[in-house]
Amino acid sequence: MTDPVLSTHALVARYGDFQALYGVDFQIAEAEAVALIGANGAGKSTFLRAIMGLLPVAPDMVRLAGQPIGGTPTDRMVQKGIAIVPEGRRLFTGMSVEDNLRVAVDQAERLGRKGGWSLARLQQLFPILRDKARTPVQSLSGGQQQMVSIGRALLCQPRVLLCDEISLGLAPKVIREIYAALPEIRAQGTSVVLVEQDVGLAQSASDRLYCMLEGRVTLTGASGAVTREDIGRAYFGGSHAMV
Ligand SMILES: Nc1ncnc2c1ncn2[C@@H]1O[C@H](COP(=O)(O)OP(=O)(O)OP(=O)(O)O)[C@@H](O)[C@H]1O
Repeated sequence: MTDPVLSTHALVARYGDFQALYGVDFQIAEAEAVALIGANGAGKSTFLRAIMGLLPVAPDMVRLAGQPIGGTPTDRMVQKGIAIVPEGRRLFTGMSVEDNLRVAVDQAERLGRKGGWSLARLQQLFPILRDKARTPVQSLSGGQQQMVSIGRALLCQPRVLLCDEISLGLAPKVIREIYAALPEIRAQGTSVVLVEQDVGLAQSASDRLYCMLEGRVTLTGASGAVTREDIGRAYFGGSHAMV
């Protein structure tokens, strides 16, 4: 693998007395897509939150292009080139699609981030963002809202895009539409971390995957090379196989 753009090193994270991550080592290269799978409560969202500076972690535990950035406030993470599509989307309700996106344009300008994503380019990627530009986001379907959320993150011109369960609750057709955007995002040089509950989807959409169980990485490998049995064991622990 080429030098990682983002890496974690013995990353630990706690919620008060509860330890949620136990020394996670992770790497992603430029333009790579890496999936993070694991059962509910395995620590996937916590891992993304810890990277984003939403939980206290030591500087050396998260590195961007080799530079320690762990624990940097979230706004500064965005400034450095890490953006998140959060679980639940967290759009600004009461505002139109375009106004939601403009908030991200303004944020990127304020933070001095430059890159290839513009409103026009996003509207090509997801035409619904043009067709519904004036529509309040709360009137959109879940899939359309997810496109706004992804668009908002891309307008921050990220080097690394963290996606937290972007397929959750969506119809298969919409999921396909959203995942079909990944090659273009990666063609921009952006690395994509996909937290994904759907193991088959995670495997097909990524170059490599990590499986987590109870705050630890239990499997890592090329997505096309790991077997269902490998994943079953890593997912549940012990000798379970996926059926
Ligand atoms: N705010 C919090 N306070 C205390 N414990 C938390 C908090 N958020 C998560 N946890 C705990 O941390 C562990 C990891 O949760 P996390 O949400 O990261 O898992 P996950 O793999 O993303 O699962 P899911 O798919 O359900 O989101 C779980 O045991 C969870 O109960």
